[in-house]
Amino acid sequence: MLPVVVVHGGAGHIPKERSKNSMSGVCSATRAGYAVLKGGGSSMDAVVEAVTQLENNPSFNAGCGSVLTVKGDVEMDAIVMDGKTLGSGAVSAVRNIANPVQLARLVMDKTSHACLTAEGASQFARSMGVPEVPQESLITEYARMRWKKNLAPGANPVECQMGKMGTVGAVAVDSEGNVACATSTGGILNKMEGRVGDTPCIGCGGYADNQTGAVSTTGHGEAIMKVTLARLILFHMEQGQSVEAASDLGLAYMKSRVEGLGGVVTVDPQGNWAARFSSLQMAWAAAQKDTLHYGLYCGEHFTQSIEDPN
Ligand SMILES: COC(=O)C[C@H](N)C(=O)O
Repeated sequence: MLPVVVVHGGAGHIPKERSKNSMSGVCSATRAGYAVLKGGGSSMDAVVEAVTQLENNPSFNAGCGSVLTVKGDVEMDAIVMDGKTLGSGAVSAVRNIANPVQLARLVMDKTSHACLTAEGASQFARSMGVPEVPQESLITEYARMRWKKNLAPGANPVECQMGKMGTVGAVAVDSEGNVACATSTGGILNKMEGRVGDTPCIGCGGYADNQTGAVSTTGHGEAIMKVTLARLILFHMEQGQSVEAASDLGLAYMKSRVEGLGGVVTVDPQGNWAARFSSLQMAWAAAQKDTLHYGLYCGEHFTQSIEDPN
């Protein structure tokens, strides 16, 4: 059953013309994460590699391709967590870096803190030699178009909150049975400056514990925070639920209790995994036993050999 990696490219509604890129993006990030695991890398190395690839891919709302704040800027959130030690690192509202997930890992590895925010996170990045990138290099035409559209009077607030978003995340179990998670996002469209979502909050955007499993979440951040979705799912697993049932229970609770939609990828230390969502779509992929699994709509589950790039 081991190793395994499961990746998501955000819960929401993915327009038809963008769905192909989203699917190929999550599939290649999954392959990259799986290659790390097969090469003897840790689950932490694998999730950071997969999420880095998706941050670099302009089709997703993370790194390059992030949605814009109401002022037209990019402010990003990310988290990593290591199930062996319960060590975690996060950054929130960070600007001008290409790979927030790598900075989150540096927070975990090089500081005694769990989360650094805004200018403090940037200062830390500088001190670690992380290159600063111009904001323009993180902004796509598509992100700017949607920003403008959503500033217009009468813009659909649903699209604003839970629309075509593509937060990214991954969970993995390595051959030693260690679990890890990573999640990265530009947040929600036209958010207030300084808004911090669920992603960098431990137990919300992700959680990993070798005694239970690991979860990475996506969806409406304010709803996810109200129910601490990642930790809620692991609680259900502690109560004996399977990865799939626990994921569905957490998502159903968030929907009924706070009308929140979202999606998750979940693993347990034995290598059981699930990709579940209450939104219309979520691009996801998983790799296990040299097989690639993937899907986009509810109930979809395609498989192919991991070797086959098509
Ligand atoms: C699909 O959208 C997201 O996942 C956004 C992210 N959870 C946030 O609220 O910051």
